[in-house]
Amino acid sequence: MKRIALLGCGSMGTQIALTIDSNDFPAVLTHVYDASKAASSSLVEKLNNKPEIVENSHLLSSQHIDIVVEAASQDAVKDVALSVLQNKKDLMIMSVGALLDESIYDILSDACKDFKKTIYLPSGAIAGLDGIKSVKSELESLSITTTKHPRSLKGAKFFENSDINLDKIDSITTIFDGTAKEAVSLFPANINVAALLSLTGIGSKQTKVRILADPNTDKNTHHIEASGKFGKMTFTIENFPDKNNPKTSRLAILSAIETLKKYCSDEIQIGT
Ligand SMILES: NC(=O)C1=CN([C@@H]2O[C@H](COP(=O)(O)OP(=O)(O)OC[C@H]3O[C@@H](n4cnc5c(N)ncnc54)[C@H](OP(=O)(O)O)[C@@H]3O)[C@@H](O)[C@H]2O)C=CC1
Ligand SMILES: O=C([O-])CC(=O)C(=O)O
Repeated sequence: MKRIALLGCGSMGTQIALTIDSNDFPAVLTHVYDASKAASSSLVEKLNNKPEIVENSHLLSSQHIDIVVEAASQDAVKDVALSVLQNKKDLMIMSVGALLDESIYDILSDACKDFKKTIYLPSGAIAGLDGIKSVKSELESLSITTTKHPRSLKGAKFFENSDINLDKIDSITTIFDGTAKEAVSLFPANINVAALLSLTGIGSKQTKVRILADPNTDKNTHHIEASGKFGKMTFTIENFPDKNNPKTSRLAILSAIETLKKYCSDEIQIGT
């Protein structure tokens, strides 16, 4: 039975916790933390097996647990990831954009080796990473075009220095066209999937990102194109947004749960 600590009790964290609580796989949620005390208390109230709420994020990995599951923010990853590994615990990261900072990536990669622990990055809101991983050495171009409703893009850092008024958009509009490196820092809660693609493929400066706002869509759509000596791959994933957080797709939550299930279960493993 794996012992799990949860960092982030928002939309994704809540659904991960409810699944663990349903005894769907051999795991127990023992400790939780969220910057919002109200979010952690509200989550614990919903659970039959009540985890302890710790006083700060660093207290999660000092407990008797196997893995810390991060579903909070890129800042949370930057703050705690190294100490989780130093405390000899595994780590699952959903706010993957944090790893596009090369110094953070290198420090965490070395720490995994030094402390013999693993960082898990679920495929999140996209599909096709297995194929891209296999053709990595022959990949020449990689791009993702993400289309979301304007309300799903609200609050992104990008708009602090932009004249675009999301409330006034009445037809499909290109909001951003650039590299994955720029995209994850300007849209930290919207385009972690571009970080996953970058880390799997040809890096964050070569991976191209377009973000479109479409006032007539009810989906978060990710269209991925990869080409090179191997041929060409395209993937289009039309996700329904989570009902509590329109930035986050339902698939991202299911992917986190599936990765955790795989971590906790001794079963036949399918796929790359
Ligand atoms: N890899 C992928 O494919 C995907 C990744 N994501 C990412 O997963 C993460 C979770 O998503 P979701 O649950 O929908 O987001 P929510 O905003 O619903 O929940 C995040 C929770 O974490 C809290 N939080 C933020 N920063 C910290 C911190 N430093 N320490 C402790 N708690 C913190 C927030 O509190 P407060 O509200 O007070 O800030 C909030 O309660 C996000 O970073 C999101 O961008 C989402 C979709 C796809
Ligand atoms: O859930 C999605 O569709 C994508 C997302 O928010 C992210 O990658 O951060």
